[in-house]
Amino acid sequence: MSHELLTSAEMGEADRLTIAAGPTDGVGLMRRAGRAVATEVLSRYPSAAHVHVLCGPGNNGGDGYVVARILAGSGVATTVWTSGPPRPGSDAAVAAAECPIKPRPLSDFDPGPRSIVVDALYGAGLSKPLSGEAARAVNLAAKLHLRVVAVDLPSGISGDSGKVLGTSFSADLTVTFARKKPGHLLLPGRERCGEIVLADIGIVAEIIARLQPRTFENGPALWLRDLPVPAIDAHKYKRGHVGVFSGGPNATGAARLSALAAARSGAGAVTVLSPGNAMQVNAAHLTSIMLRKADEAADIEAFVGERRPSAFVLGPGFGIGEKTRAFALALLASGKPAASTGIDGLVFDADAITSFREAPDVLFEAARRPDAPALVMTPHEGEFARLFADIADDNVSSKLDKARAAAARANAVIVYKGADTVVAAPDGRAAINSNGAAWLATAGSGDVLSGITTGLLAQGMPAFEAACAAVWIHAETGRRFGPGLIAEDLPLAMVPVLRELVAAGGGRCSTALER
Ligand SMILES: NC(=O)C1=CN([C@@H]2O[C@H](COP(=O)(O)OP(=O)(O)OC[C@H]3O[C@@H](n4cnc5c(N)ncnc54)[C@H](O)[C@@H]3O)[C@@H](O)[C@H]2O)[C@@H](O)CC1
Ligand SMILES: [K+]
Repeated sequence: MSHELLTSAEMGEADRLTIAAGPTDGVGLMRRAGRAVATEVLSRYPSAAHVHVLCGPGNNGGDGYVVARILAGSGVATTVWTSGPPRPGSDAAVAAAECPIKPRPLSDFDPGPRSIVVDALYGAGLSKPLSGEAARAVNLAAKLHLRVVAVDLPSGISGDSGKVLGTSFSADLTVTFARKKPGHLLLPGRERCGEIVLADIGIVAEIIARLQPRTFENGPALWLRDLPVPAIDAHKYKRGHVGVFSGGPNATGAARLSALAAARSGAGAVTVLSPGNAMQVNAAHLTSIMLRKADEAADIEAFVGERRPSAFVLGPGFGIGEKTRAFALALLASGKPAASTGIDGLVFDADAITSFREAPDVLFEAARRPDAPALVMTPHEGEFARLFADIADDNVSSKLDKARAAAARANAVIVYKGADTVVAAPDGRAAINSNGAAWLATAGSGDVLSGITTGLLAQGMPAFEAACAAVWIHAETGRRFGPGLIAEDLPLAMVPVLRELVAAGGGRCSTALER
């Protein structure tokens, strides 16, 4: 499984464990890393006039000396520019000694047009903002529009957070080793990496497993086995029943988008719960989706008792205020006390999140009660800041850190949306999504995401996996659809994506859901 992401500290530990296990030593790993980069350079730029290898003082620079040695040995005109010699006795010093090219000082860096830059200044060990001669090299490469191949990470990008420290190279290609790092997927790092190639340098899966990584690149490998498929004896209520709350007569569309998405994601039955004054509007637009009046929290209780729904979505188009808070708290109090009636999962989005901006602790306390249903919240950046103001304001933490902290505080799976959506669970697991596309930035797209998540929850998929699957399916659908996408397209356009996932081995039968 290569969907794990490693922090700099975990990567260092993987390195240490691999060397300890033998027979490869540190220089051996470095030679493999450098060879992987050189192979990419040679295959992609066979007619490069000149390659400039920029080597820093640490092991990233060590990889660079290996690249330069192999390129020169292959007949490529190669210059090495260094920001400082490697520490004597280090692996990088060995690699530098093996390189036949005499390095020139980086302060003299003077590349010609159409040459290639191999950026081996700083990688996992980046410890301060790029400045001086390194920043000058970044500017020169950008000004001359040079192709840049980054070793491990573009120098200036933090592998743990994806943040730019000072300035950074914008690479066309980044070759990294063993596993990707969070900074390859979090913005702005992802944009600066260009294409990412993952090279095997002999750090085996057993070593990675010993680290028990808690961060993943979102993809089917993470949740396919849990994706619900109907059992042979399925009937509609066995496939999960979703309740979707509608807003008033002028704000019903969002709930219908969620409802349709929940149905398409496999829930056997979906009911829109509508204020009395919006019943006619909703009735005029619903066919297979059921409709029921819900004006007060007591109506929820009656619905749960009579119809045994398994999951609800509250928020899309619902409005902000006291009624939203009352409904949210009533839903959080509707979990299963034992094996009796009660709901399994909740998704709070949009107005359900914003309604608690003045009193987030009330929400968190209700979500922390032992009987509370599993809760997924799907804030975009603005909504996140309303509920978790102090976490959002922390300029040092990464988006990954923030989503994790929020999930722990709220006892909820947090889907922190954006172009680099992070899904975090209260137990510390987190996934970064990387298959999104800007086509998804369209009104109602988030309502569809909430609906897919709720549909999967209703079929018994665990909350973290359901949220990850929904985010990935939603993004994949938008990416494939491309130009012209509007939210109404998404529920139907996701069908081919779902078909492929089921054909690829998804997952768990929803028979267990007999209610
Ligand atoms: N850990 C592993 O498993 C492997 C690591 N390898 C390479 O080793 C790299 C990590 O090596 P290091 O830990 O030595 O770290 P780096 O080589 O990234 O940088 C560390 C050195 O750079 C200096 N430095 C950091 N940021 C600076 C800045 N902004 N301005 C000036 N100086 C700065 C530090 O003081 C230190 O001397 C990886 O990125 C990868 O390229 C590979 O050789 C293969 C195996
Ligand atoms: K680098």
